[in-house]
Amino acid sequence: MKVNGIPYRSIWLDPDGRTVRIIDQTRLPHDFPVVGLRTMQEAATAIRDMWVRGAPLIGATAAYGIALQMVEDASDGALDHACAVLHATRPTAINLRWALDDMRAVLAPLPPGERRAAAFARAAAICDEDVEINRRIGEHGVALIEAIAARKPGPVNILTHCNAGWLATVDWGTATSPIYQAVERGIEVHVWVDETRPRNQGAHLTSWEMASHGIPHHLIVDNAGGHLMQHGQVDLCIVGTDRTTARGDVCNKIGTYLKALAAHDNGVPFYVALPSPTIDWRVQDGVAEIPIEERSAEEVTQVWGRDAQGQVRQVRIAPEATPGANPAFDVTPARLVTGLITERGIAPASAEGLAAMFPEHAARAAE
Ligand SMILES: CSC[C@H]1O[C@H](OP(=O)(O)O)[C@H](O)[C@@H]1O
Repeated sequence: MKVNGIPYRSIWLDPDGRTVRIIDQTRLPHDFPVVGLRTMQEAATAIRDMWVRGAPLIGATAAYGIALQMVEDASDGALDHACAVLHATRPTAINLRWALDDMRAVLAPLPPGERRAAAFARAAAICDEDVEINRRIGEHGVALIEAIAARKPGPVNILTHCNAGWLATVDWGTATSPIYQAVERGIEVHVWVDETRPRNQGAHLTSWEMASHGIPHHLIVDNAGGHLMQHGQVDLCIVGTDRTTARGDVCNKIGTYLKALAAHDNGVPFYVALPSPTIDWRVQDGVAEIPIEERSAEEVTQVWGRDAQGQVRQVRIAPEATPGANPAFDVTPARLVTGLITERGIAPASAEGLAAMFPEHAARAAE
């Protein structure tokens, strides 16, 4: 997407052919720092410490992390070690495992001397594929917004949770792609942006995306969505996902499940933007089988912000003696999901719906 008229992706290879450029998202919205990753360990740190985040972008960064390893040591042992280190960074987004498996499948058969070039080529291809997948998700999702716009005056009010924007992917975003494409088509939209405690990806990132693209929006506390739905102020919910099971259970940022319950109770359509690499065909029951990342209590007991002097600081909001609990994701059962917006079209949130949309994947999973 464009930032101040300049086209950006959230990750790219520097012209030097060995430095991977990312935007350090922990500094948004106050700064827009582009930083360079030059080693596998730096890529692992960027994922673990959430300089980059979002399932597709985590996968893309891991792919480039493998490529950076191949610059330094392209041996079988180094490849295995890099996959293990990168896989251990964050447990929930399935794109991480998918990307590492993809890179290993390409590189393992090659002699070490050919692995560096092949790794950077495959990482770049993974990025290009993500951009095209998300563009198509937008094309399919915009029809939902158009249909609502056709039957009501004023803007289509869309609620989203966390950041499933272009910053969470290589470009376009998943949940935001239909929104961006609706705006490109001249459809009037307004976005309710859940702040998304505790790391406030909505406040820091989605608000920044909406503001930088001139899209009308309001930042709301996570607990306001149900009230807005009760009062007819939400026409549609679109969220992202970090892992969706073969039967359509959706793992996403903590709080998504509660939003889905409120939407179900108020008859508000609840859609999930789902790129196919985010489907885990190996699991059915999301609540029972998806590992939920437990992040530090400090993320709950403290918050980041910019003070009156312009200094970005972390301040404590709870007593020193108060411990925190910080599950970073939850699982929305398929029964609460109106539909899954994939790059091939909108699928029912069911095993049958996903198998019909992706028969080759379902068949491979059944083998
Ligand atoms: C398009 S994936 C976006 C997804 O990732 C976010 O999690 P995190 O910021 O912790 O990586 C959140 O669950 C978003 O919906």
